[in-house]
Amino acid sequence: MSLKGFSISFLTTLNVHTPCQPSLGRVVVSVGEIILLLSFRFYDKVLSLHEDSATPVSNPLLAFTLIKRLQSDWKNVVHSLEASENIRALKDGYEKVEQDLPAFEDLEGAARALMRLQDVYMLSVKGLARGVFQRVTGCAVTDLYSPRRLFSLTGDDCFQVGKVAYDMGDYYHAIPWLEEAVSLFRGSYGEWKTEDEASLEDALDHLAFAYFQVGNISCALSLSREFLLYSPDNKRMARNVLKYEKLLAESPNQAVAEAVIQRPNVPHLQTRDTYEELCQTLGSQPTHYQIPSLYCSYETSSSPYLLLQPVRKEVIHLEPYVVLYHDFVSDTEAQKIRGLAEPWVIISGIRSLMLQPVVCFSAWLKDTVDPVLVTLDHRIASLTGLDVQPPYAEYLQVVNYGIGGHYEPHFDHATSPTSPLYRMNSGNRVATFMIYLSSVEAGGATAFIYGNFSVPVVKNAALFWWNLHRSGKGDGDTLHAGCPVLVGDKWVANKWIHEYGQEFRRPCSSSPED
Ligand SMILES: O=C(O)CCC(=O)C(=O)O
Ligand SMILES: [Fe+2]
Repeated sequence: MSLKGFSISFLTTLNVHTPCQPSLGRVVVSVGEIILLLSFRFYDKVLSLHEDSATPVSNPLLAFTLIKRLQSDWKNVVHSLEASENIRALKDGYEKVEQDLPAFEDLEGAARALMRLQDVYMLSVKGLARGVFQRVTGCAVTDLYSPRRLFSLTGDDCFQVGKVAYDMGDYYHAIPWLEEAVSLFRGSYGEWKTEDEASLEDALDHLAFAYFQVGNISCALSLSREFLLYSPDNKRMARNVLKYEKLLAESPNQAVAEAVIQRPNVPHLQTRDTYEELCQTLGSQPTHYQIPSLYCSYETSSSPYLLLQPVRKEVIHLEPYVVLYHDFVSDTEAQKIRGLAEPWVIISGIRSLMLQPVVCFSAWLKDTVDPVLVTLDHRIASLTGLDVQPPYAEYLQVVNYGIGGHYEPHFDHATSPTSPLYRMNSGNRVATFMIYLSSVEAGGATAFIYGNFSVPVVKNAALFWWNLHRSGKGDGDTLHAGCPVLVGDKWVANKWIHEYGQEFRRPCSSSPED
């Protein structure tokens, strides 16, 4: 369980990290553009030297110039000063932006985000490598998302993901990714790419050792033998082969033993299975038809604002009481709020302008920042009947999750008397009003673990629930989580309303269940 960091001493627009988990972010190609611009003219020249070289030429002048281009022009360009200058420019350009480029930890974080998606949505690694998002349960294969353009991974891409897991001793994830790397490298053997860091031999080496570590000696042996076909002089691998042969001779049962590899349990979550199941169902539980008390209505209440512009209210769940207000904000308002929060991306842990959020980030927006925030407060107050003026409510917190970004099961209210949430001197967080400021192409639902339901992201809608019983006691059934974003960019805004100021608006009761 985790609570958001909150400090009352900063009653101004402030910015804290949420315990939401690293995401893949969105990489913008400006680095490549800088480098390309530098050598664009030269690149054009080299390209033109190859023009028409594969097509038959009938014009004798063209034939002559083609032969000349290929025989002498090209050679002269390769050995020219211009070529060395361009190589230098390429290197200089790289060095200029090098410190802003993703670091190895970013690559590790991105690989772990991929593995999280693989686990939570039961995605097949083979499918991911081909660019498709398929859930595999037994023999059943379900498409979770169909990308418009297939984007497949290379052997080197898969190797890098597998290697991150391998280096952590996580063979559960390392093996399928390295298997995929081996298979892709086998398919393209001999086509060495400059940008690749690994080769078929590297992948075989790591995969063999991973199999050895999980007790699958026969796989370790056959992969090591394959490695020796490509690098027969490798003494270490030759010794491994002898070791594996000896092990198998000593206990032949190992040859058939199918090792069951446990998924690493870090961080251990008792609720993990329910959480993941709720994320997979994407909130499609057919409860409305089964329970008549769950209904849709137009909320007009007594407020003039709502009389003029009723809000569609959908009761999602009764215990805990969770409602969804459809079209709570307009597209323009949602965009405006995201825009107000966006500049904080740079200060909230982003190392580079080239990268959009590497971590999920949050920004606190004080009402004075823009009139739209005041309008929003009035609307929340009209709908909930609660006082949302500071210190009875916190500033609006805007959170952005990139791909793979999620927020593990937690309570929004304080569960310890020493929680920093009490520093506002306005009691605990009695209610949460959470607005979905974007749509998400796949994943990203809000899952209520003990409630056993999840709410898919509905753009512009707002989710409301009580965190405390009327007695002031925390409602344990409100344990909730933000599921990992599979495809898309998720934005939510939280308004946390506190106990004080609501005494006449939500009278207390001594009954523990109210
Ligand atoms: O993103 C979500 O769906 C949940 C977010 C949340 O629970 C929070 O920000 O406290
Ligand atoms: Fe929350």
